[in-house]
Amino acid sequence: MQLTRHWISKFFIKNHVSLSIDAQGIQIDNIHINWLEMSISPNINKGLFFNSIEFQTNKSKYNFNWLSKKTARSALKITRQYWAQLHQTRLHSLVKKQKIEINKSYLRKGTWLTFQQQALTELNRWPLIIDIYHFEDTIKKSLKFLRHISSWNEKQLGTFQSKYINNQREKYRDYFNCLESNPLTDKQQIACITNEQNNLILAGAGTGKTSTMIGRVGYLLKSNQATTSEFLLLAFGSHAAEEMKLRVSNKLKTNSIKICTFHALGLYIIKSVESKSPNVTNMAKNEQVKLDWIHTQLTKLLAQENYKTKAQYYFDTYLNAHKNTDFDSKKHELAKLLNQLLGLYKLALFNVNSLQSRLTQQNKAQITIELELLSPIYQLYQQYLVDNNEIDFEDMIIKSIKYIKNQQFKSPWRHILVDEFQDISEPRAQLIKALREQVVDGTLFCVGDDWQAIYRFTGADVSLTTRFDTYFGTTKTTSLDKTFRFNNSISDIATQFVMQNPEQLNKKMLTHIHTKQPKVSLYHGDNNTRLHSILSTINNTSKESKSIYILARYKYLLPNTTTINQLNNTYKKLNINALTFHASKGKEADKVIIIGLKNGKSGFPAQKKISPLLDSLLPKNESYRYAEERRLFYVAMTRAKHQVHLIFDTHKPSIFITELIDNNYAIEYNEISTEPLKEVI
Ligand SMILES: Nc1ncnc2c1ncn2[C@@H]1O[C@H](COP(=O)(O)OP(=O)(O)OP(=O)(O)O)[C@@H](O)[C@H]1O
Repeated sequence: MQLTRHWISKFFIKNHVSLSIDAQGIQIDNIHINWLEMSISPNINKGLFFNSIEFQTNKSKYNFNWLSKKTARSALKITRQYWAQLHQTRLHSLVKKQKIEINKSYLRKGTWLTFQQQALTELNRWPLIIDIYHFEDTIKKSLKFLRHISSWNEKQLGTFQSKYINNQREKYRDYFNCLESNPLTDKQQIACITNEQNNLILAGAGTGKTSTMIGRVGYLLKSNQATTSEFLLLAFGSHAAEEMKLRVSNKLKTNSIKICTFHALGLYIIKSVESKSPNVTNMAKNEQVKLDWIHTQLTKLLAQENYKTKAQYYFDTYLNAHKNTDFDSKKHELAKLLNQLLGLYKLALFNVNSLQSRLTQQNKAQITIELELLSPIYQLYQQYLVDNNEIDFEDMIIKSIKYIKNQQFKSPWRHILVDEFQDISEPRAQLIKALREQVVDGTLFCVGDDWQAIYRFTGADVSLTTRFDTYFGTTKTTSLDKTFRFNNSISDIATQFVMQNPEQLNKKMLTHIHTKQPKVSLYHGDNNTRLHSILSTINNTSKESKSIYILARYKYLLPNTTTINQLNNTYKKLNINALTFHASKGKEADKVIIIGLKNGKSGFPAQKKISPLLDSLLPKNESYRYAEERRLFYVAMTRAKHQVHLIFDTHKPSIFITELIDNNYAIEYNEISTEPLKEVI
């Protein structure tokens, strides 16, 4: 077809060329442009008497003007049809790809945003809806689909996702119903199916967070969305990892999923890259070995006049609470502090935030001298590791991050799941983030409870849980609101107690088990006598065997192994274990007896002041008094399935016990009425 300008144009423009059009493209003078070079369909520009047709390539625009209105209209129709013929392949394949993806699995918000962007870009190439009446139906249909996708808002996305989730719940109903003794709750099922890039399950104790995590693995396997080799399940502590392996093996009947601690993961990554296992220093494996080594180095350093003067000044000025203690005791105190500081200092040096920015301006003088005392020990320690070709746990994390970031390690895990996420420290968060980012559609699924964050002293940073999306990006947070472990009495008391701190995230807690009786009982007096009377009562009144945890803030307050064995022999129906509050995390027993609830030094809440250098190297402290100790009490109480027994010191009761009494918590007062008790306190 030949397109010619109106004859009037020859009075205004010199070059009165014509334009030829065919199925391949257009030809103006000796320039040929293929339709495929035109990123946008031909367009019309309307003037008062004449119109022009615009052809646009990536590089330039060609405007063929001086066309009568009628000629322009028919030329536009033909050119657009030719253009559409060649561009429809791309359009249809985009639509096909999006449709497959949308119907295949859970539609992620990130995927939907990408689809919207792609749809808008594609639609912008095509004429408006009113101008495509003469196009083939297949083209019209594809354009309609893209218009639909691009017009969705978040609510519509949510509706679409809910529809998918409901379908999956229906399809895998038997699986979800049989995983636990009761069907998984609606929220648990939703959490299993929801498959955003970042997923956070935030819920209180005993709500089945770990069960949900395992449930999700099983669901993804059952629905063929993943294979066992694509999972990485992370737990804190080898005991928790072993327990998780057992639960996965029992519930999902597979032993081929990678379940490990962060340290084991670090070892695995380094071994994969270096083709041999690194030598992990004994100092990392055994705290006492490290402390002894620090002691030896400290003794050598104290033989140097300069170091000794500084240490003496430090002891006299800052360890004055221990005025009466001798030089050796203070040296021991310093060794313990240096032991705590070493790893944190090393990570702070590695961290993106420079060490200087972490150091507070407060207590600058004390921080300075603590750094001066630490620095030579740190250098000796690093030299020791180099000389002996050994690494520590901090090196394991630092090296692993490096190997992932520089691609020396290629992650095989598309689904990373982390239990007890509230215990995570920044370097570990960096490690899993780097792993997830390596895999194109990798997901992160973390379960945690800010109410159970009790490891700040090891570097755990609860703000990584409370501000999860700031760190990891767009996140779907699901809360589980039904606890299966304990009854409403334990739940109400523990929840009310932990929520006194306004910084804790508010969570609704329903209980599977209901009782009208108070199931948190208070006893005063001597730990030992009370302990026996409680154990004897439980033993005599129980029909079947019962598991009992005796819990305390510090290990030395607990009965030793011999005593526990004796107790187990005496009370035949009971299976008694003694644990610190920290060690009881993640575990459960029928009844819990909490001892050592006294005030003051080595009491509960712990009131020990920490060094300002240590404080600055740890994640930011909370302003609420005893925030972490309060959460520890929550953790201890919520280990119980049926009943909590609290034994407190009458002379120096823990301020937490005073609080329970003063605020009329619905607890059971044994052998004592409230009034005399209040007098005692
Ligand atoms: N849907 C369910 N039906 C019945 N029991 C369940 C259900 N979900 C979880 N449980 C049980 O509830 C108990 C607590 O579950 P789980 O250990 O997964 O909780 P959690 O939230 O991880 O607890 P914590 O935070 O205290 O470690 C377990 O005994 C588990 O088997």
